[in-house]
Formats: sequence, structure tokens, C-alpha cells
Amino acid sequence: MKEIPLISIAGLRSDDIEERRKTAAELGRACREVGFFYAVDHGIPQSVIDTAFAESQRFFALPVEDKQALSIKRSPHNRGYVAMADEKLNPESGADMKEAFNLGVELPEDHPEVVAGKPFRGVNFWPELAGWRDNLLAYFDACLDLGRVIHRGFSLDLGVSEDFFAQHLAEPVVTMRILRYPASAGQSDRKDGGAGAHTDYGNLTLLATDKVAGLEVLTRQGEWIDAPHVEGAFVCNIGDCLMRWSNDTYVSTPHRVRPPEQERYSIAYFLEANPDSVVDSRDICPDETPKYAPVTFADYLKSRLDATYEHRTADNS
Ligand SMILES: O=C(O)CCC(=O)C(=O)O
Ligand SMILES: [Fe+2]
Repeated sequence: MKEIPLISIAGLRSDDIEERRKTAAELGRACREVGFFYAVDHGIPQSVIDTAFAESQRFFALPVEDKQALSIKRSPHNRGYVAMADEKLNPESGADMKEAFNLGVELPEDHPEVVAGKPFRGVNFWPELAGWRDNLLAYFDACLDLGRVIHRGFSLDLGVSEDFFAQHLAEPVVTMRILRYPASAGQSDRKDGGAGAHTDYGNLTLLATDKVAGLEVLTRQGEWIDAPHVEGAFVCNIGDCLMRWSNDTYVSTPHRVRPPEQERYSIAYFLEANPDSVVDSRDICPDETPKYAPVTFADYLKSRLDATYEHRTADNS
């Protein structure tokens, strides 16, 4: 398989187990052979997606001081605004020419886990834009449902009980990022100038793109190919956590974003796992020698984020 396959997700919502198995097998093949697939017939109304993009534009158009007031540097929980060039998805490469805003699961300030300072259980930061929070949360919730459905497909394909991941996604860590890449107008020749080549950290990424090209995916044959915008589809890929959990049955795939010709917006939804879930490949592949030590999801994610952001380890004041 050299291209990114298009998979109709509707089969996973069918009452007919054979339909679900058929779709699961398509997903499994994509996750083994490419690590990426386009999800169509996903059930999320286009209006919810369009509204999220419109709200994203509204946010990034704010004065930089307003965005910096919500800086991720003020959040121990990976929420808030990441300014232009403040992130290196590939630490060996230069800074990413993009800005981002991260949201997680919405919890009240007095939630016991927030009060206790549990990792990744913080509050979200919200800009003062009327309607913004509700519109973003509508998109967030729709993606959570879709991500859980796709995990049922992974379970069927991997030969564990169909609800294996349900327990691990009951109170998951989620990172949803709205992203903006400025137009490069041919000024940068770095092929990974928008986002350095990387694999994603979690289980599953659902990416919505606008029509501007930029995303590239490294095939197993070592060739960078375009992952163009497909109308009505999410670009999906599996992350390193699912690779580890499945003892490398599924393989995460490097990807990067080249500096776009025109300003480009995308929304990445990283569905991860409950912070306390133990990622242990023996639960999925009991007959194989584990390639990785079991780890809680929170410890695993912390180690990955510390390597990405200087502010997390340099000075926590
Ligand atoms: O914006 C994109 O197209 C991809 C972003 C991405 O790969 C990421 O944020 O992990
Ligand atoms: Fe990514």
C-alpha cells in the first residue's frame, strides 16, 4: 500500500458485526501498512467543522498580546497558546513556523482531579470571544465520539474484545489543537518549515484541514508523499502510544508540514488514553514477547512533551 486509503467509517456504527469487521479489517490494513487513512462518512456534520475553522480564524486574528495572555507557558497541563516558532516538533530541525492553541477535556476548577493537580487534568484557557467556547467544545465532543468508534474498529482488528479501548478512553487525555501556518510565499526552502517531521504521541489523530496543501507523509518505502485535503474527510493517523500498545502491529508514520504557499489552518485532535491507563502490549498481544515496558499513559506523555517544549524543563517559574 503506497497511498493513503479512504475508509468509510459508517460500517463501524452498523448493528451488523460482519459490517463492523469488514471496516475494521480495512482500518487494520491501513494502520499496519501506512499508518494513515482518510475517514469519510464519519458522521460529524460539516457545519460543526466549518464553525470550528471560522472560530479558529477569529482567535488567531486577535492581537498577539491577547493570545500571549493565554500562553501555554502558564499551564502545567499543556493548554493554551503556542506562539509562532515556539515549538519544534523535530528537535533536530529548526522551529516550526506555525502558531497553535491547545484545549483539553473541559473540567471545572473545582473538579477533584484539577484541585489535586493531577497531570493533564487542568482547566482550559478561553479567549473572550462570544460563543467561542461552545463552538469549540461542540467540535471537541464530536471528535471524541468518532475517535472512540474508530477504536472499536482497532479492537476488532487486533483481536481483543470490541470494547477493549472503551475502559481506557473513559476519561482520556485529549489534546485538541487549532493551528495556523502563515503564508511562506516561497521564502522558506525548508521542506519541514511548517512542522518538523515527527510521529504523533498518542493513540489516534483526527486532522481536519482547509484546502491549502502542506501535509506530507513518509511512506514505508522512504518516500515523502502529499496528503492533500479531501472534501468531507479527516486525515487520520495512529500515534506512538498505539504502536507501543499493539507491540508494533500498528506502526506510526512520520509526517511534516511544508511552509504553505498561502496561509493554512488545520485542527488536530489527539485522542490519547486515561492518564492512569497502563499501556501494556501483553493485553493486546499476549503471545508475543513485549518490545516495550508497561507504562502509564501520563508518564509516557510527559516524557514526550518534555522533549518537545523547552519551557517545560528549562524554568518552571
Ligand atoms: O497541520 C497539519 O497538517 C499537521 C499537524 C501535525 O502533524 C501535528 O500537529 O501533529
Ligand atoms: Fe502530527
